[in-house]
Amino acid sequence: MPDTDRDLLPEGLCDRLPQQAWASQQVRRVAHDVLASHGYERVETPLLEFEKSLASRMAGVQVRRMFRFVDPASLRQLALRSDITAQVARIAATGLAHAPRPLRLSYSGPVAIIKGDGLDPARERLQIGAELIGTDSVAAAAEIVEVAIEALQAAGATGVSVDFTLPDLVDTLSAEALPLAGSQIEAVRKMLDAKDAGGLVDSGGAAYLPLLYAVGPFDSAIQRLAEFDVDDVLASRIAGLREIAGRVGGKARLTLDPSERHGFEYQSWFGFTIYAEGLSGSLGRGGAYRILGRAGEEPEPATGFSLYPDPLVEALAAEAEGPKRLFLPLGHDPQVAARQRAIGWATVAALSESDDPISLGCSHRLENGEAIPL
Ligand SMILES: N[C@@H](Cc1c[nH]c[nH+]1)C(=O)O
Repeated sequence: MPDTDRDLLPEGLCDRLPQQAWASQQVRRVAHDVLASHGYERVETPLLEFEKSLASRMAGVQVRRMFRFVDPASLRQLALRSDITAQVARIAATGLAHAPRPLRLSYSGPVAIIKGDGLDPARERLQIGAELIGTDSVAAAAEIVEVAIEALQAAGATGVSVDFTLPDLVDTLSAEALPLAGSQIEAVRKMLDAKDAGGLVDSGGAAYLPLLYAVGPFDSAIQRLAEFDVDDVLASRIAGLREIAGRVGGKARLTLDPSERHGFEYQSWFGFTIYAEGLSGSLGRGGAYRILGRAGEEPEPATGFSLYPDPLVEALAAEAEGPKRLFLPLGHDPQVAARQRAIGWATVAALSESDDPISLGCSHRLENGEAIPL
């Protein structure tokens, strides 16, 4: 049989050629500089690990999105990481269980999912994030949102906006104030997520209808949510969100969509999605969650965010120039060349007389110890 797919990559996977790889490295570097400057120490985690440890660290993690297979060595089920947060949570609960809290950790790397998301067919994405472990207070949430905005802006995003949500809203309301039968909860969540008023009524969630209108610019939407919250079940959440918004309001445009759940698998009282002007889709999300420890141990509160900056990488690759390249002719002085590299040039040394500086992407040529424009 002819080997027709030898040169193909599976759907949703791609290479990054030099310009894109440079842009990706650039985004990663500046984002990590911001995270490190706020005290988030970097950790590195394996590409794959036991499915169980990825799936059971937080309640709500979906394994059906992960690539899973049996490890020929241990004969145990492995999974490719789809979200580094779960791995960082494992580290916090094991190797760094005794490290002082709050513990600030950061990470980045590719993550993979079986199926792309909505219109985005990518099955591998770059994830960059930070987790603040030991607390899910309003102060922690505000810090996390601020650092997420700063990291994105440093990486080149402009017109950043943050959409707040309350991921456990339906659970909280249905527990007492607006009771739902166990079987109705999922349907009501779905209808709220789809913003389907008719479906919401049909699924027994008519009392939840006002939530569909507590959406939009933060100040007016939170006001509507507060008016809806007659029993004050959401009072502490609303006060918390107002405080966070007060802290980050000057740095980004803020909106509220209290019942938005897209992509929120395990976040609890607070969540947010982050966008930037001119880039399609969201660039990341974050929120408060709980890390499950060993049996019998209390879960540990945490707050964090993950950026998915691929659209930003693409924009940077298209717009920005990579490092300037200086051509070194045959017989150049190696010490002069080293000095040029030390002041920021990327040098391209001729290997033969036929090497052409322009076709090798050089803008300058080294002559008599100086970089001369071509
Ligand atoms: N890892 C989550 C976002 C998050 C980080 N920390 C808390 N939430 C995601 O990618 O959806």
